[in-house]
Amino acid sequence: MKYRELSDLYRRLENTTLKTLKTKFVADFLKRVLDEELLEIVPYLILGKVFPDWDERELGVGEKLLIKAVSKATGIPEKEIENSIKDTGDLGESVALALKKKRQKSFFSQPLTIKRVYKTFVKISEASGEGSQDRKLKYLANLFMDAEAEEGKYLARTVLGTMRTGVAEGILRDAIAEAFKVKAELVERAYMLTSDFGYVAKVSKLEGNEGLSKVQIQIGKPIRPMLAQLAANVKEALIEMGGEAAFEIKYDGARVQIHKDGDTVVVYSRRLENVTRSIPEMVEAIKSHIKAEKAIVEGELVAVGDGGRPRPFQYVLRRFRRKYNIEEMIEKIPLELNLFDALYVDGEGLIDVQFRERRARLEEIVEESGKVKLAQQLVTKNPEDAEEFYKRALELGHEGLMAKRLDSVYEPGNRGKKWLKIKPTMENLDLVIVGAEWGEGRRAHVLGSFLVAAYDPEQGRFVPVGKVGSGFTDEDLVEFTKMLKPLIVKEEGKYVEIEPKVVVEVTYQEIQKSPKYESGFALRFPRYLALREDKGPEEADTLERIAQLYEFQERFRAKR
Ligand SMILES: Nc1ncnc2c1ncn2[C@@H]1O[C@H](COP(=O)(O)OP(=O)(O)OP(=O)(O)O)[C@@H](O)[C@H]1O
Repeated sequence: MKYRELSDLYRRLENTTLKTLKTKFVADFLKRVLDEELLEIVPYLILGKVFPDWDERELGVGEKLLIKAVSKATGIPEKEIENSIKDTGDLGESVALALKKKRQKSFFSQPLTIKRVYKTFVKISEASGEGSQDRKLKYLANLFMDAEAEEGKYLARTVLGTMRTGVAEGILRDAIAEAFKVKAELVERAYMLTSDFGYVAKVSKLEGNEGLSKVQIQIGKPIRPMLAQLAANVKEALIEMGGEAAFEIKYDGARVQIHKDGDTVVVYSRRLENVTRSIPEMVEAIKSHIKAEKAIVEGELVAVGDGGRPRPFQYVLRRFRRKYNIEEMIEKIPLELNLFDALYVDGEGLIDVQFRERRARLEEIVEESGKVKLAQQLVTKNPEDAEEFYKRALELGHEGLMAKRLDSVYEPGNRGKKWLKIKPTMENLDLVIVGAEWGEGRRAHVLGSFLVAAYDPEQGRFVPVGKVGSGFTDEDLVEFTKMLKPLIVKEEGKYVEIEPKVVVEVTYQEIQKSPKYESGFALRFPRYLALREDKGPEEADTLERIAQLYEFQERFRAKR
């Protein structure tokens, strides 16, 4: 299949904002993919990716190398391309312009196929060590040499991860259902279990509804995590759970999903990124303290400080980020794993098994040690005992408690009422930066205040709820400016509109009803706390959550 057909699709997607039309375009395209091998690849390319997020492979190509490759392919000096980017404000456009101007077309030039493009991407991802930059450059230049202008535009965007066709997971799900005449719920279910759209598309085409409904959790493919709703207090949680619940400490760390297959251990973060390499000591501990040959378990990874007290979750994220000198980090930021669920043990998928039983299976396979532990649990009907446990958890420096329904099955990707979290009063919000303002005076060259938004999953949009200007250090602002600059969509005077990508944790004094924002809510005195690199924009707090918090706040006020 020609790459041309894919670049046509990208253009058509870009030219419409209508979700139904986008879905139709993607569905029509998927129908035309006859080769099964290709069908496993194209869903990612359509999303503007090369590999799934949980795949460790990455291209490792930055803007500079890409410009070099285009220069090599076209004979146009790098400087000229850089200047063109300044004019167009868009690298993709400038690549297309350069290819249009290309001095000569190679005599042997061949139209690009999707397979060739993909294979080249794989080769690029595999290039490592000495001379790897040169090899990447050569592979890329070869692609651009054979690319038409528009193809070049989308190749560049794919390589840099800046495709903006507005196709997110929901559209892809519906398009797969439409293309292969299968039920969208079943596509969703299979995706929640495997996080692999390529695989799901293939099963949909080859095995239809029946095949989809048989899809099982698999070692090596991360499952979407089950999430919790917020409860006002321990008592309310107990009532919601039907009178009895498993309360567990809510550890303040980073959630991990561990896949163990014999001696191979892979660890995924909450966003299902492969973080195995950053925590080798934990991988070793897991190998020797999880007794099952094959298992998928979940837990919270916590950084421990003096006297075993938990340190803020950012420490764990620092461990995840570190790519070199890892040994030094093992000493500086020791970790502890608190396991709370078992989803698969030795050939048996457990997600349809009740939580009570899953915990029993977990206890069977975990041999506790200094580094690997079971989440502390109290199963009770008694609100006073639960309250006591909650107080103790807070005294020990934990975030609060989780309450889990003993008879509940594991619901991948769902934020339902089977799991509830209990934390002290007003919880912080994780919001997405959608705009900013340049600072004044001394701070004129950095962004100084940020428009933050909640996610509205119904409409797939982000709705502003406040402007955050405090809580940042000077270094934070420099860092944020660097991070947000490439995401600027529009500039109007001091104000810039920003593509919703970056999630920040924000505290505030209260939530007010306000006509100022379309959301109907405004945060009073919002203050920046932390960057939530572990969350994607769609995992930010929702409008519904803000409404719920508002309700709690008002109820609490009424009591006083
Ligand atoms: N014992 C536990 N059982 C389940 N989750 C736990 C436990 N201890 C800590 N956690 C963490 O709490 C989270 C559950 O809360 P929620 O589903 O709201 O996730 P979240 O959106 O990441 O929210 P938060 O920012 O409050 O962690 C889990 O994702 C996990 O990271």
